[in-house]
Amino acid sequence: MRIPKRPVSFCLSLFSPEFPRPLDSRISFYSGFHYKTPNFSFAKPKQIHSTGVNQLHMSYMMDKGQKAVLGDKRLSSEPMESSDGVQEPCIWSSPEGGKDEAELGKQIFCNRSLNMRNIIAVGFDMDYTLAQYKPETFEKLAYEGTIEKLVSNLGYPEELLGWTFNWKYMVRGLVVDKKRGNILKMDRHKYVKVAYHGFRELTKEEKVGSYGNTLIRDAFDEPDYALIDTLFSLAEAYLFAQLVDFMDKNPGRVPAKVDYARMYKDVRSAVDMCHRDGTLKQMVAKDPIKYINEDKSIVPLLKMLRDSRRATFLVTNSLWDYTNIVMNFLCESRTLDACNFDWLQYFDVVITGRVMYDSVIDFDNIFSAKPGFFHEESNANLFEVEPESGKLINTDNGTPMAQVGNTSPSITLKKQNECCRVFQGGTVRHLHKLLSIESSSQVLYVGDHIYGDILRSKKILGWRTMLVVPELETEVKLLWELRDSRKALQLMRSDRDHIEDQIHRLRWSLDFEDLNADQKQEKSALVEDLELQRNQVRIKHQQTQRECHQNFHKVWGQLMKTGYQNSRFAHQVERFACLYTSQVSNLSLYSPNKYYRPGEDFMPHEFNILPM
Ligand SMILES: Nc1nc2c(ncn2[C@@H]2O[C@H](COP(=O)(O)O)[C@@H](O)[C@H]2O)c(=O)[nH]1
Ligand SMILES: [Mg+2]
Repeated sequence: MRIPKRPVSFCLSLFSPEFPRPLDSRISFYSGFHYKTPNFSFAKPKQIHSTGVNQLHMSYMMDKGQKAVLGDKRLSSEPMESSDGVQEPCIWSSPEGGKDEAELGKQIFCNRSLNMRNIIAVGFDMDYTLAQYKPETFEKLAYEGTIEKLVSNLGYPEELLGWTFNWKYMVRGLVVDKKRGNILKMDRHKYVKVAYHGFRELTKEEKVGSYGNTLIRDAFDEPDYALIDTLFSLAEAYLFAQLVDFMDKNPGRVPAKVDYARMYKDVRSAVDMCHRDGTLKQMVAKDPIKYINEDKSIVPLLKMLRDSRRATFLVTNSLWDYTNIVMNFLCESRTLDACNFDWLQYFDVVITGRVMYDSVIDFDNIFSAKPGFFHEESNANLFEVEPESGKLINTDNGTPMAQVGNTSPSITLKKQNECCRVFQGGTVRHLHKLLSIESSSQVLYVGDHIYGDILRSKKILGWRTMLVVPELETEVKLLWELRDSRKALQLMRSDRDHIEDQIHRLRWSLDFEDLNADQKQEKSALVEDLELQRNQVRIKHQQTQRECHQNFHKVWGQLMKTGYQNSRFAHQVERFACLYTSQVSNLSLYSPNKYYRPGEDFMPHEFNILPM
């Protein structure tokens, strides 16, 4: 249990021929770049202002009678918006000094101490980290593309084509029980607290029947379960729930021999194909603003890091052609026709996903660079990409050519002032060598995928990590607004526990003590009275807790809590992310030399002793 520092009272190329082909099969021994890059030398750091975020830690004084002033600038979680709705850059170390205080929803939260002075390279994931997709359009596209494939390729009925997608329904952190057709939310002990079969909520008995009584605790992992741990999975989870409902109500309408698990597999493979065959990427490439949020803070952030003498790198599972389009949009507001490579000036090294020709469903382990990229013992080859043509250097007639001394990287070090180099595949050893990184603890990597970006990089490698959780912005805002209800809930729980203790004592006395008839009658009456009180408090607590959760999400409640315990997702965030925040650009609200420190750890036995 950690309390914040201040007192808290609590593919193949995915493009069709109309797009430039990224990978040419010609051999190329190209060793330099023609495109013009602006001066690439490390600039002298700008003056760092001292009004940093040391002063920013919010104090959630819930029991000191301090009223929250939501109009108060410190508490506002509205993004800084310009008139056109685009978030404006806000740079801590800008000559203007940036904003004095990070708003609550934009703060960076710390699980594990991280002194930025020890970090010499900051890396970024691209999709859903630098590029925040708009789920209402992007995930809808994935949903519709998936249905189209289910109908045309896998024999599902045509009426699916008329279904609609509610992009707000599913949330991260849920678990799909593939065999039973259920979607689950569990707490950090993996107790299933919220469960739906399709869209029907399971009764308590059903929940206990399926998940409560097993002698061996279920791990709730693959292959029987699937984790909804990236925003990319929201559409498939929703479609799966719809199909479960559909199958229950229309037996015989789904293809023969298809059960829930098979249905999930079909959905997964159709989603996978949408990511590989251009269904999604071609549409994004044509009209990025429809699918990706513009973020004018990204370039200033990258500049700030580079000015502070950090190397910057990008490691994405997207292929080079798509990466170039997305990064052009994010950094230069350029679209397909006007794409160039100017954005590379903000990075020292870019590593994109590698092409796999096998069509295997478990995309995480097969086609991508990550998480395999983080395995030092992996011998995936690294190929340099020629940005203009997308051609791979070090290829033999298009066939990847094994590098000499496969087990140790044979690439040359990046020299200072040399422009950014683009690679495909490889492993973390290559990256370390390219950036002259001696210890993995000198790297901070920012990603959105707890499993693919954060868990592996931190656990296996020892990189320092920052998880981007866009949902956090609303979550902390609501936490603040609902602080009174949460305080009331705490009191109800403590009342309930107190009453129950009294009941137990009285019962013990009635059963084992030598009491006369009057005493027995008196104690029995007291027990009856207390039981009535306990039931009232219990019902009130349940109701209030449900209502409180529903403020966060009508179905699944608060992202980081299940009941009143940390959710499984929150538990993973706490264990694997050194830092977490709502948007990558929040980094620019803090000094690049900041020492992030977690709040003090608290054990339950300390709560009632230390004044808070
Ligand atoms: N083949 C599949 N690709 C997928 C799937 N879900 C996401 N993706 C792609 O992965 C990368 C993620 O990039 P990163 O920058 O976050 O590392 C992106 O290109 C997605 O399109 C999938 O199910 N199958
Ligand atoms: Mg990502």
